[in-house]
Amino acid sequence: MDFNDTIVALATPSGAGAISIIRVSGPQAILIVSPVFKPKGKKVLAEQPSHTLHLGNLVGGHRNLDEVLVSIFRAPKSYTGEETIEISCHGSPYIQQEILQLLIRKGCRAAEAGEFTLRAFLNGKMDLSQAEAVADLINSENAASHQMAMQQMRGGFSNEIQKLREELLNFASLIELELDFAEEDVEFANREQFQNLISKIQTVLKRLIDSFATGNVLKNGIPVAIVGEPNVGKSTLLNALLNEDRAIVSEIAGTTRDTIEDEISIGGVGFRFIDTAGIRETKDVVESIGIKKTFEKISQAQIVIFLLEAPSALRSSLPRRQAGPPKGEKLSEISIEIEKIRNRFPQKPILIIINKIDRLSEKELQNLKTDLNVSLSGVEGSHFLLLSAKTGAGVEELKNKLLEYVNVGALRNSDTIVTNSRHYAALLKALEEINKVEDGLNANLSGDLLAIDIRQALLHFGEITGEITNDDLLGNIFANFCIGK
Ligand SMILES: Nc1nc2c(c(=O)[nH]1)N(C=O)[C@@H](CNc1ccc(C(=O)N[C@@H](CCC(=O)O)C(=O)O)cc1)CN2
Ligand SMILES: Nc1nc2c(ncn2[C@@H]2O[C@H](COP(=O)(O)OP(=O)(O)OP(=O)(O)O)[C@@H](O)[C@H]2O)c(=O)[nH]1
Ligand SMILES: [Mg+2]
Repeated sequence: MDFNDTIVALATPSGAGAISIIRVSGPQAILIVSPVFKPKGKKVLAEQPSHTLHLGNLVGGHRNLDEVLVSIFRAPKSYTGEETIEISCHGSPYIQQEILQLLIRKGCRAAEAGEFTLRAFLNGKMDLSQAEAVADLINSENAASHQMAMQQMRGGFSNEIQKLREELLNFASLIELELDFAEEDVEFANREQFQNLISKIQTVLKRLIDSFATGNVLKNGIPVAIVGEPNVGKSTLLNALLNEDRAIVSEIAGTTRDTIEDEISIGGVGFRFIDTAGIRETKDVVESIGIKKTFEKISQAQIVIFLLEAPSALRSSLPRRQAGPPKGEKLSEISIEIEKIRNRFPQKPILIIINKIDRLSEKELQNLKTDLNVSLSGVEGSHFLLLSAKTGAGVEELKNKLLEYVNVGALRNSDTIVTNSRHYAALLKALEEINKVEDGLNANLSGDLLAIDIRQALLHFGEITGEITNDDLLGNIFANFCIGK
């Protein structure tokens, strides 16, 4: 990639639309566009001040291509930090292509994916983590991922890392100064103050590292597997949650063979629901592959919805008991089922749902509730809900329950949340080095040895913000952007 080139790309999606924006950036941007742009009146585009908007015609050869609006941004005051021209044309794919080709004939090069933002980074308009946040922002589909990306794009995370980096750098310099005075045995860096700084950095790093667990699921959507025996209504529940006929529903047991997934936002948080093949003994090859996949999906899920259906739950799983609390030694069949799943997937939150309550009379429903309270009171951490996937009764309660599982509290305050696995890896490495520095301090290591680990920690901080980088890493990050960004 040559950064002296002037690049051009469609900034809006390709295809027809009301308006499309074509962006041109680079040293020749104004000089290339000005001759093909005929503004209304006598003005010349190349003489217009930055951040102004001009109506006129775009002319290729002797052909008038379109009536357009052109904005001008003068370096370094633009998104990329370079001379930039934006052309708002009519959103016809034909016009878009004609203008792109005209500009390429006049000396522009078609931009590569992420090249505008890469240039913004290289020109110091943003640091690497802010540039990465731009991509996250474009991909954000709910309030949570949007908020995290905005916070990172505004530099919240960068500032935090930058502050630690500066303080650490300060001490590194003092310690390295001691090396120059080795014979005199002086200490410029107060060891007690240094220990305090190290503790502070450890605390911040641990908080950031811990936040990744939340950040990662919030960014990618929380996977929720819907499992249970055939025909209990798993696909009906998926459809009810998504509010659309996504999965095939039928009275035939074994309808769902392959898993079906879709995402919705609940309270600003993305949940990815996974409808699975009903679990049962079967000789059907396809069905048994589906069931195997069900277990895979359970292990990948963050939350498991275990679905049962009301009448059989009433009849077989919950034999009517005499009044009074259970004897304790014998849990109902439901609890045994739940225990089986829980043993197989310990630590996975399991939400037990009794479906098809619309089939019950008011009296049966009351009895069921009492029975569940009694029989599940012994099952640790079990939550259950009654609903009808068919009528939608109880589906809102289910959504609220799911939100309770997510630590949304982490989002409410303005604490930085790490969402990027590259940052997470760098933070882990930085903490490792900081811990080494602490060990060294405790062992009264000399300044020159301490300095080695401090420099190493600084390196990992620099990786996050992009002070330390290489072409491979940059290529990797920006190649995942869309063209025109
Ligand atoms: N038409 C258009 N809309 C857009 C963008 C764009 O590039 N073009 N953006 C692209 O992602 C976002 C806005 N981001 C931008 C960021 C900085 C500057 C800019 O001109 N910055 C100058 C001047 C700042 C000032 O006037 O104070 C600078 O930073 O020096 C423009 C857009 C979203 N909407
Ligand atoms: N009355 C009633 N019927 C329901 C309810 N939910 C689902 N059903 C019916 O139960 C049958 C099975 O529903 P599905 O959603 O296909 O069940 P499934 O669990 O996905 O079944 P498999 O894919 O075969 O494992 C269908 O006839 C549904 O209409 C409900 O809340 N009330
Ligand atoms: Mg199904």
